[in-house]
Parts: sequence; structure tokens; C-alpha cells
Amino acid sequence: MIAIDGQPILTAAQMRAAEDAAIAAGSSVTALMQRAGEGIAAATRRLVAGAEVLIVCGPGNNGGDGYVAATALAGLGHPVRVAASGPPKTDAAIAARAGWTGPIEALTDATPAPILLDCLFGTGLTRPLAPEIDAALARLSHAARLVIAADLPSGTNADTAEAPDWAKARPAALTLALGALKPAHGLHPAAAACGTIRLIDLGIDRPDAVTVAARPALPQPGPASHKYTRGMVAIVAGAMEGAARLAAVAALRSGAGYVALYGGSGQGGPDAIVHRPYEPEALADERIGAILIGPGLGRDDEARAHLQALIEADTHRLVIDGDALHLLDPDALRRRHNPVVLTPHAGEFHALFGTPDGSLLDRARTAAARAGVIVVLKGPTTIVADAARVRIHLAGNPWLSTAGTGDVLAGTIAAQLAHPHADPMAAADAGVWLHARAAWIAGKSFIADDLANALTPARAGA
Ligand SMILES: NC(=O)C1=CN([C@@H]2O[C@H](COP(=O)(O)OP(=O)(O)OC[C@H]3O[C@@H](n4cnc5c(N)ncnc54)[C@H](OP(=O)(O)O)[C@@H]3O)[C@@H](O)[C@H]2O)[C@H](O)CC1
Ligand SMILES: [K+]
Repeated sequence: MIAIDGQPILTAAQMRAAEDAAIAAGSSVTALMQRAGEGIAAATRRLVAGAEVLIVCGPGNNGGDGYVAATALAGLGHPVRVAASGPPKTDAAIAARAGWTGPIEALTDATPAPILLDCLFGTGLTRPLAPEIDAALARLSHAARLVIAADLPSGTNADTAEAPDWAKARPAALTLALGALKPAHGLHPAAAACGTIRLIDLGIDRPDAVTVAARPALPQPGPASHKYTRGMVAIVAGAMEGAARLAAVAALRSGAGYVALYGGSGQGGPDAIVHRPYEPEALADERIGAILIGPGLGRDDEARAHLQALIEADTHRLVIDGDALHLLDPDALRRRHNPVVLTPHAGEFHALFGTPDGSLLDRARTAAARAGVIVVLKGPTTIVADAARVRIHLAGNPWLSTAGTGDVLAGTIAAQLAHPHADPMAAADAGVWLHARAAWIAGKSFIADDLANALTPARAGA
């Protein structure tokens, strides 16, 4: 059982392909199932302190994992019972079932136990749960002290992250992803039904284009560093200058060496912020590492002209956020040479890109490919995508739902992007990570100013 930071995320079809490749390379479903079942048994035993476990088994290999886990737990002297929705159907599950010598109850009238180990369905779900199965799981899970899910809470769609009623009402305490994480482990509503997620490694090779975000490796200043080598951020101020100032503080506290605000009133905020008039020549300064436009910009003709000028000048890396997203034609970005990061929430994303096919992960990647940019799709799970890669951030904090936190995020990303050696995708990823970390440091009921201030300790720990 291992932590999930940096781990690959595979769709159900990709998981089957990875499993097939492992089998072609000399493994077998039975060997993989043995490893999965024993891993589930070990993790369960560690968590439940001797309490009786009811294992519910389905007809496929998820059920097979359950029979192996039951046999392993019983072999260790742990109290365990098994209930099934019907007979096993795959060869490996039939063999696993044959290894279990105890009785098997019918799912629909099984007696509850303090621990419910859910091995009914995993990645092979082909349709929503029948009402009697959802009802049985609701009954057994409510009567249990703790629910543990093998691979996924049963009835969850691995790819779309739809979740069944029983699991939304009674989330698992622990979900043990088998072989790799699936989109449903990161996307809501399924993610909330999974509880804590850990991986049981089955030794299968997996593509890593889509992964859970990991702690970033951020550049540290050295003896030769000065403010420009740390990265200079230029921020275009507009109608609501406070938003631009929040972004400026965030950029400074998350590592930028120099932050200048262009076109504001010329005052306010910490003295470390430099105020300059808006002049296109000043924004062409080649010492600038990244330009942020959008927080508090307004949506009038002047705002539109400023955005247009920056996009067409194509002299610097850009972060486009907030109001600027409402003035943007994403297809106009394709002609640019310098990287662009867009930071829409779900509504802004929809307005920019409509609803491309697939899960949120697919949509973010499709949009990034269409505009030739990096998309930071903000939400309870924040997704960072370019045309080829996706990183998903699971450390979202519900207290971030307050005004100004998006401005702080935009400034944090701009600071990472401004560093002279930054890889743009890694910079966006690091910005999201630092922002989430700062939120946990800021505690509860914080305001955006507190969040920006918490970036100093967040950056110190990265
Ligand atoms: N990935 C790996 O390396 C390993 C994964 N393991 C485990 O295997 C499952 C996936 O196993 P699979 O057999 O493909 O699928 P499931 O066990 O999830 O379920 C398939 C069976 O369930 C039936 N089904 C599907 N939906 C429903 C439903 N709503 N109601 C009733 N029955 C349903 C389906 O029948 P069909 O009628 O649709 O044909 C199948 O009979 C994975 O999640 C891991 O737990 C292995 O341990 C090996 C390694
Ligand atoms: K399951």
C-alpha cells in the first residue's frame, strides 16, 4: 500500500491494455489477482484492529480479488465472512472462489459486519447498479463502522467518475486502487466517495502521461542570484486594482525576484511592489520573465486592447486569468511562439471551449491542444494540462471558495513561469501545488490576503 503522489492515472481501457502487456510479458491474471487480494488483506488487517470483515464479491475479477483477500485474512486467523451477488464468471475469479472454503451468503440478505470490504465491481462496470444491489450496499455500508473499497466503490464509473447513490451517502474510509489510479479516484463525485486513496502496486508498467501531481522541485536561489534571475513578473492592473495587488503579493511570496504593476494608481500594497504606468514599451522589457493579465482587469475596450496587444506582441510568457478570459479568443493563441497559461474555472472553461468529449481530464487536454496552451482548470480537483500531459491536484481545500483566491493563484503561477529556466507545464503545476499548500497552512476561514501571505511558508517547504 503506497501513497499516490506522482502516480499514473489510467482509464479502464488503458488498465486492461497494461494488464494484457504484463500477461504477455509472462505474468498471469491469477498472479496479479493473488497480489491484489493479498495486498487488500494486508491493508485491511492493518486498519481494522481485529474487527469482523464482511467481503462482498461480484462476478468478475474484482470479486476474485475479494475471494483471495478472504482466504488470506482467514489464513491469518482474522474473522471474515463472504457474501456474493452471484457465481464468479472469469477463470481467475472461479479459481479464487475455489480457494475460499467458508460459506457464502447471498448479497441481498447478508448479515452486516463492522467492516465492509467492497469487492463487487471495479473497472469492469458496464451499466449503473441495479436498485437491489445499490440498496444492499446502502444497507451493509450504513451498518458498518468502516467501508474499504477494492479498486473503486462499486458502481463507480472508472472513467467518468459518476458515483452510485450508496457510495455518495456513505463514502469509503479507504479505497485501494489496484495496479494504478483511475480518473474516478481524482474526479468528483466519485473522488469524494473514495475517502483516503492508496495504491496497491501490482508491478505492471503504466504510461505516465496522466499523473497525480507531486511535490515540485523548485529552483533555490544561489550565490549568483539577483532579482532578475529569480524571475521578474509584470502584472497589468485594471478596474479593480486590489486583485492585481493580491496577485503581486502572491508572486513575490512564491519566489519571484521582482514584481511590477503596470497601469494602476501608483500606490497601495507592500512597498516591495513596484508601480509603473502602462506603456507598451515598458512591457517589452526583456528582463520580464512572465506577464500576468486578468485579475481585476475589467472588461471594457481598454482592457480588451491591452490583452490584444500582449497576445500579438508575443514577447513574453503570459498568464491569462479572470476578466481577460472573458475577452479572449482561444484560437488566436495558436499563432504565438511564447507559452501561455490559461487559468479558467469550470464556467470560464465552458465559455472558452464549450464541452469537449470525455472526462474533465480529456476536456482539459483537448482544450490545451486546440489553443496550444497550458490549461489550469480550477475546481475541487484542479487539472493542469498541455496537449500531451495531465497533472491532477487532489489537495483542494474547500476554504479556497472565497473572493481573491484565484488572483493569488494567477500570481503564484506567474512567479513560477517567470523563472528563466522554468518548464512552462512544470511551472503551472508548481503554482497550483504551492497555492494548495498555502491554503492548508492558512487554516480555515482565511481571506485571500492571508492565503497570499501563507505562500512564504508554503514556498519554504518546497
Ligand atoms: N488491472 C489489473 O491489473 C488487475 C485487476 N484486477 C481486478 O479486476 C477488476 C476488473 O475486473 P473485471 O472482471 O474486468 O470487472 P469487474 O470485476 O469490475 O466486473 C465485471 C463483471 O461485472 C458485471 N457487471 C458489470 N456491471 C454490472 C452491473 N451494473 N450490475 C451487475 N453486473 C455488472 C459484468 O457482467 P456483464 O453483464 O457486464 O458482462 C462482469 O461479469 C479490477 O477492478 C480489479 O479489481 C485483478 O485482480 C487482476 C489485476
Ligand atoms: K469495488
